[in-house]
Amino acid sequence: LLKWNEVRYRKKGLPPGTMGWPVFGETTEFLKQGPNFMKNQRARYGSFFKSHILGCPTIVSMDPDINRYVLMNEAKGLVPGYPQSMLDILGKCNIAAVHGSTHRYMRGALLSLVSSTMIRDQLLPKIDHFLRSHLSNWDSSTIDIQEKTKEMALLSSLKQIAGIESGPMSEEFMPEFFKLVLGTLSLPIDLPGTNYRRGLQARKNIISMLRKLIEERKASMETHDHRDMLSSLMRSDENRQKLTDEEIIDQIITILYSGYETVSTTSMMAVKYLHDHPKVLQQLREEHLEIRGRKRPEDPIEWDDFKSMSFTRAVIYETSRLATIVNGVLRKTTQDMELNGFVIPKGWRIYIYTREMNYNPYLYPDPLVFNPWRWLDKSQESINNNLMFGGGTRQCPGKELGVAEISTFLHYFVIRYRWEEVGGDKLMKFPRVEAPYGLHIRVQNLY
Ligand code: HEM
Repeated sequence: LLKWNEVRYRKKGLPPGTMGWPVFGETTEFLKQGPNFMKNQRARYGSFFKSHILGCPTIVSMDPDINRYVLMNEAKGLVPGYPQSMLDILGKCNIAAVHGSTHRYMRGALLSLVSSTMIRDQLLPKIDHFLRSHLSNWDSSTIDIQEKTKEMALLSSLKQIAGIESGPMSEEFMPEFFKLVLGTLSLPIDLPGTNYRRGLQARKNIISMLRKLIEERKASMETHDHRDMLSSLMRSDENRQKLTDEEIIDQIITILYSGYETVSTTSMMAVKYLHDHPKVLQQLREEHLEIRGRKRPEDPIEWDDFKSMSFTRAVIYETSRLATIVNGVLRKTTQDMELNGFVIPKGWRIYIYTREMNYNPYLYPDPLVFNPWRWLDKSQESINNNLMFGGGTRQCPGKELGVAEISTFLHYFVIRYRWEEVGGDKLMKFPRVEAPYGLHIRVQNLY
């Protein structure tokens, strides 16, 4: 079977590589060996090879020039290639599901919500207000920091989107959202009891909650001057086409989904690395105590404070690099096309696998060492090979917002608490960074 499968794919013009078993391909090896599978294939076939993983024939690219080309050339037929379950559950107006001019205007609407001015004037005050209370009362207790950072990412987004405070609405929303996330990561099998079916149901429930919210908002817009993402999405202005209710709902789900695991996992891993590197923690704490020293205890973190957190920013980038929060991004071809001298058939996935780049010793000397100081030279952030936030026409629009959230979290966490790990928790790095049974820490007030 293996041989037959190789022969089947032995078309002229395809890159080197192996295709594994019919139907299953090399998914088992990929999931079992993880990063080593990629390393081995790269050693045998170079930085551009074919495989069959996660249900699709796939070209894996670790070549910086090709990666840049693919990310910059969506118009030539290199569109997002995320799994069907993700597209079904996130909705057809979701940003990953739309291309061309629709993508441009959905992205434009989103960018105006998370611009620097918006972060400064509207979002940072909300993030600050939320985190102050979220991080209170952790003293003298053992907490699961994974759970806390997940709640934080979701609840802080709900507050920014529609001013929703922790309470009955968010409590109703949270379990549905968690089911939605699980559904997007499952096989698209629509049978009772599957995560996919649960995810679809959760989407329906979330839509009806958001619809209700939109109706209430429509009724109160005349009399109230709401200042949040929802009211900006509902307003039309001369530069921007008005979004339909359906587009607004999918846009909200996009914001919640994209900022959820990325922000929560980076925050959790920052806590982990800070615990393991006391010198880094000390310098980070000094940065935050200095900022607090300039303010009264009740003063919120403001834009200038955030901008002055250069070491914090370096810690966040280093955490993102070393933990590899995002392994790569997926595209698919909409037609047969030539790439790097090979012919890639229509419908194949292109996996821009960025993990290896994060550990490249030429880019990051001593790549396995947690060394935030390497990011203090700001030009490091913008080097072309750095794809931690993607690149090209779909580069992460929420990057600054994400960094602002994590920075504010770290501010209150390190000035209020010292902590130690309970120990014994398992931490997985692949295929996703997660602590399967939680990451437990004992927290104590610093003063
Ligand atoms: C540490 C935090 C974050 C990381 C590491 C991260 C990473 C990424 C990456 C790698 C991509 C590229 C995906 C691709 O090319 O297919 C991306 C896209 C995206 N991110 Fe983020 N992200 C973060 C935070 C956020 C936040 C807070 C938001 C909320 C607004 C957000 C919204 C988005 C959206 C909407 C896209 C798709 C853009 C498009 O298709 O045009 N991200 N992000």
